[in-house]
Amino acid sequence: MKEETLLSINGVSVAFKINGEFYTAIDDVSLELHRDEVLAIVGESGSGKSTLATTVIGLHNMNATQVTGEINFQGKEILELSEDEFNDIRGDEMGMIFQDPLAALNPLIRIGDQIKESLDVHSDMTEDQKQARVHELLDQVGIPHPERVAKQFPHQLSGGMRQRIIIAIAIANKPQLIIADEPTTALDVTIQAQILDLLKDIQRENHAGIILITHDLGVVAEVADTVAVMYAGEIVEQAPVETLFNNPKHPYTRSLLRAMPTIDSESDELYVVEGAVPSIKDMDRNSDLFAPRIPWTKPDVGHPVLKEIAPNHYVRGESWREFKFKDEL
Ligand SMILES: Nc1ncnc2c1ncn2[C@@H]1O[C@H](COP(=O)(O)OP(=O)(O)OP(=O)(O)O)[C@@H](O)[C@H]1O
Repeated sequence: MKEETLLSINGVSVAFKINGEFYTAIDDVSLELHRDEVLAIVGESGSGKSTLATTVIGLHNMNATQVTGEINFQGKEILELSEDEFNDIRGDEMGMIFQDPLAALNPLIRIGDQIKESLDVHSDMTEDQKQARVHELLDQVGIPHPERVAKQFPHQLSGGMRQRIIIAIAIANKPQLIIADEPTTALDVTIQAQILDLLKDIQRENHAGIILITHDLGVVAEVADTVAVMYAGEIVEQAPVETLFNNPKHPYTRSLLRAMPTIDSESDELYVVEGAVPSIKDMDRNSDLFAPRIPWTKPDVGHPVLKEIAPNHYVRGESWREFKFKDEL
């Protein structure tokens, strides 16, 4: 049985103003996230993953961004919140973890004080309680000698340790929703696995929902429950993780999976469909946007729509029914 819905994204579109004109970066995206669920959003660079995350956490520069649609978070329509109301939930009910911990940490402030800042803003604990909570959080994210590390500065820690600090800050107020944007990309493989385990532990403890943004399908296989594959600002396929890996349909999903290195790959060469995600200025939203990357397949006529082809398995368009890789023709 599915857990309670935590976040419901309904028909959300986002456009950015470039030289006075608006261009669509996210087009009519709908997604649901439940408690205890990890929803992975995957796709190449430029597919709109970060834009979607930034929209949910309300961090766009609204002078140059148009956001339409609805985002309901625990019963609140968050696109209607004022800046102050959003500041209250960001860092409290919503925690964020970004790719580059060094950029996210202030080099001049001691680790313990940076974690404490989040408690200063969102909790009414006494100084002693905050101090104890900082040590508890450092311990929870697997930092040895919390008292000592709390007094250190970011540059004194390794990349993996700094990412743990970011996670400690993100979870300081026990958020219901954690948004992690490429949280392990900058880390080596062993540390990546530790950080992913840590995120899973934290999730179990708080019954949080996690949106995990990544281009790494290995990471997805490890931790996700549900996967949404994005291309050119749209969801092209969405399914429970087992379905997506065992029965992928959309040519883009199948290309990403083919490009995934496996332990028994015979060659080091990765198969990828040539080309890249077009710039938002070059997207013809009345067409089949992925078709130019697979010119040997008949494209969908007009703009393909997302359809539920089996329970909880959504695929965009019909061209996937005929699609074969070149070496399968
Ligand atoms: N503030 C902005 N102004 C103009 N265009 C933007 C802005 N932010 C993102 N874009 C454009 O929107 C599209 C989606 O970008 P986004 O960063 O969301 O993709 P992504 O899938 O997260 O890629 P990456 O993995 O490289 O972060 C890209 O074409 C990008 O150039």
